[in-house]
Amino acid sequence: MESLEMDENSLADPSVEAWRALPVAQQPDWPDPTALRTTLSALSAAPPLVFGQECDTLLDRLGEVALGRGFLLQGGDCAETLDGVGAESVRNKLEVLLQMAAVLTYAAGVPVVKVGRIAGQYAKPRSQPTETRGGVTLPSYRGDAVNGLEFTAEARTPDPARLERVYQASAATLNLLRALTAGGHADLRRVHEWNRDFVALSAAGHRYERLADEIDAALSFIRACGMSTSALRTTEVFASHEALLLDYESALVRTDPDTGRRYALSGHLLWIGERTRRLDGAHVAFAAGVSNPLGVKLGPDAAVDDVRALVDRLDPLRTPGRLTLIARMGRGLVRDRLPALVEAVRAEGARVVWACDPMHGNTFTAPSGHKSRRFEDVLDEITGFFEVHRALGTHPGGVHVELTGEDVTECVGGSDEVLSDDLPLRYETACDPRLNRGQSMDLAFRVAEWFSAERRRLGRPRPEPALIRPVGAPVYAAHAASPG
Ligand SMILES: O=C[C@H](O)[C@H](O)COP(=O)(O)O
Ligand SMILES: C=C(OP(=O)(O)O)C(=O)O
Ligand SMILES: [Mn+2]
Repeated sequence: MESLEMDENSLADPSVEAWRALPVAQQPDWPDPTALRTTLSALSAAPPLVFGQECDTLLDRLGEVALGRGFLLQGGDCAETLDGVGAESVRNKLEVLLQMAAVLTYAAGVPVVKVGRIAGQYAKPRSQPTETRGGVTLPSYRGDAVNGLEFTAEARTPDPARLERVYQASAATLNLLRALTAGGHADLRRVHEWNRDFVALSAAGHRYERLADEIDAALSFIRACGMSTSALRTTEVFASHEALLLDYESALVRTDPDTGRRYALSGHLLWIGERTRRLDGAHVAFAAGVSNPLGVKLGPDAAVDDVRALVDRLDPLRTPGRLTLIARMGRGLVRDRLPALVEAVRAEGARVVWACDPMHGNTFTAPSGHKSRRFEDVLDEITGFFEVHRALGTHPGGVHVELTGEDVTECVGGSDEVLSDDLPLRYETACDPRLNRGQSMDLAFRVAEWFSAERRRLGRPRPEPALIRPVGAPVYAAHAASPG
């Protein structure tokens, strides 16, 4: 499809516009180019949604993760919806991220960098351009930024006015996130109380009582020592989404007046999807031209040479944390395919964050026709990811999950088991199936158990940052030979 040369801001810099000359996959066929032009022009003149310095802060945090001194938790909807921007739904998503992060921080003994798939995750790449039902063929749903989910010709026609609604919805979401995280709602003691409720009140929670007790004790210790409570009261949460619609992303590129650096200010971290990461394609060129921290999804067929070239293109200066490589191989392939990529990236001297997306390689269609994922498969892919890093002595830097704060029935399994027959009960996603609140907590506690088991294996009973070593310090390999 054609893309429109129109963003005055980014036109100033040819490297930001270079993508327009390249093949650009997964863009909508906007039926009315004039309407698109008008919308993009309004967005080019609008205030940015985030600030360059915030992107730099996230880059610093991810740099720590890349060096083995932190852990990334990235999660949220597969596809946000404009109707879903209620205070309650945003608060629920934030709460589940904070709850998971509290457990992981204790277990890993390092700061957990919290990044939502939120405040901008409105555009979807699709396997098929069209969908057919009962003999009627319409364009596929491509996210609320493009068209509507309803199966009517009207809803499925791409409408550029949606881009402005997405911008407004993202602004409202960010506003709420900032208020909730700075205003005391995210107080760690309160978050831990919610975790206690999960442990006490759900069948899934019971097995985690001991871990919750340990966290209780740690918090009591902090209180008893009279340590500053301000650090407990507030927290940082960053916003991320897939940089798919390049016209929209370009319209929100701004140059920092102090540093002259360009940022895509639709979100803090932007990632490139599995379907749009070709080296000579527009998405990679666009991302190369902005200073945000970047993610790239890597599926099971990612070639070692391509990953090397992606690193060269997107992280030429080898800045720790500039790149988060998100492996989504599937439980059956992660152990086989990931090692060569990790080794190649290490040999390149790049300090990337390696994250595991255990969702997108494990999707299946249930007998009822719903797209679903098995909790056990999700867990197994994460386990495989950790095993690979343990064997190589590299840092398993984080997890990237599709989740929601609601009690939906979209993924099957988990300790509070969702059965295949339950899927129609609350199947609410606009695109891919998400872990519900209980399954998300279950996952966080399972990862925490993995960290605890590692500590026992290494003979370190208490959490300590040294469990996780910088890339190149092969702590797991070094200890593998020791008894126990
Ligand atoms: O979220 C990701 C993709 O949009 C999704 O997995 C593609 O799904 P599809 O195969 O139904 O198009
Ligand atoms: C489209 C997605 O993933 P991938 O590019 O890995 O398929 C996604 O994260 O929703
Ligand atoms: Mn998805």
